[in-house]
Amino acid sequence: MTNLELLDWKLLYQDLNEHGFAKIKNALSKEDCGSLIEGYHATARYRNTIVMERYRFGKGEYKYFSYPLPALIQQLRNELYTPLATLANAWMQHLQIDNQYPLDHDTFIKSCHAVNQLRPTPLILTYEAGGYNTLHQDLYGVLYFPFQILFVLNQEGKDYEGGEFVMTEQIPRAQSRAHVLKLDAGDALIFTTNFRPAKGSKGYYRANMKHGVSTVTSGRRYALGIIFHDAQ
Ligand SMILES: O=C(O)CCC(=O)C(=O)O
Ligand SMILES: [Fe+2]
Repeated sequence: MTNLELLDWKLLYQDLNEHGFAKIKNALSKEDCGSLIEGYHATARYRNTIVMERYRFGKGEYKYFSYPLPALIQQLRNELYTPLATLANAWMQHLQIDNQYPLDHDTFIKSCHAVNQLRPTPLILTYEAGGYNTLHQDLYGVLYFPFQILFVLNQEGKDYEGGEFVMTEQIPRAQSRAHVLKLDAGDALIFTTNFRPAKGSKGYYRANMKHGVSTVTSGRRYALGIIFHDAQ
């Protein structure tokens, strides 16, 4: 990440509280995006390749990085965790959920390992024309962190068309609301993995959120996902 320490967390917290997601412009440099894309075919980096159609997850392919993670990904996962854990703890309090996250990622990962969630979850995804990702959540076990981050690695309108990031928010006793997010190459989106606390007349309630990607209509789209918990 170019300027991690310069992030305006006050503003990011505000967006996350209000919407359940927050955009970071130019989170990754062009060079970092380029080398992540170039590394897509370096098979030794990855523990597993998923052809999405096989599981009816959509149409496209993704690969999970193995441990040890590439330095950049390890750094992003470590450094972005702490400010998000602070917000996660506030959310748990609002929702009266008896759960507090440790403020450093190493301790959190140790607690994942203690419940047999051992496998790293950062992943790189690609979709060609006709590809898409159905609405889902990335929980991977009983222990999950309530935020994750997506980095779009190439440019909509130039490298591909379509392929918008979509989030839905399920409002109790109502229809779902959709958010369509335009992200440029290098931009990141922090979003809730499961639900956000929404304010109702009797305090906070859980608004369940899912995410996915609309159909890529031409070209090829690449993205990097950072999930903070490990998988079973
Ligand atoms: O390709 C995308 O933008 C969606 C990735 C995704 O589902 C994730 O990062 O969890
Ligand atoms: Fe996902």
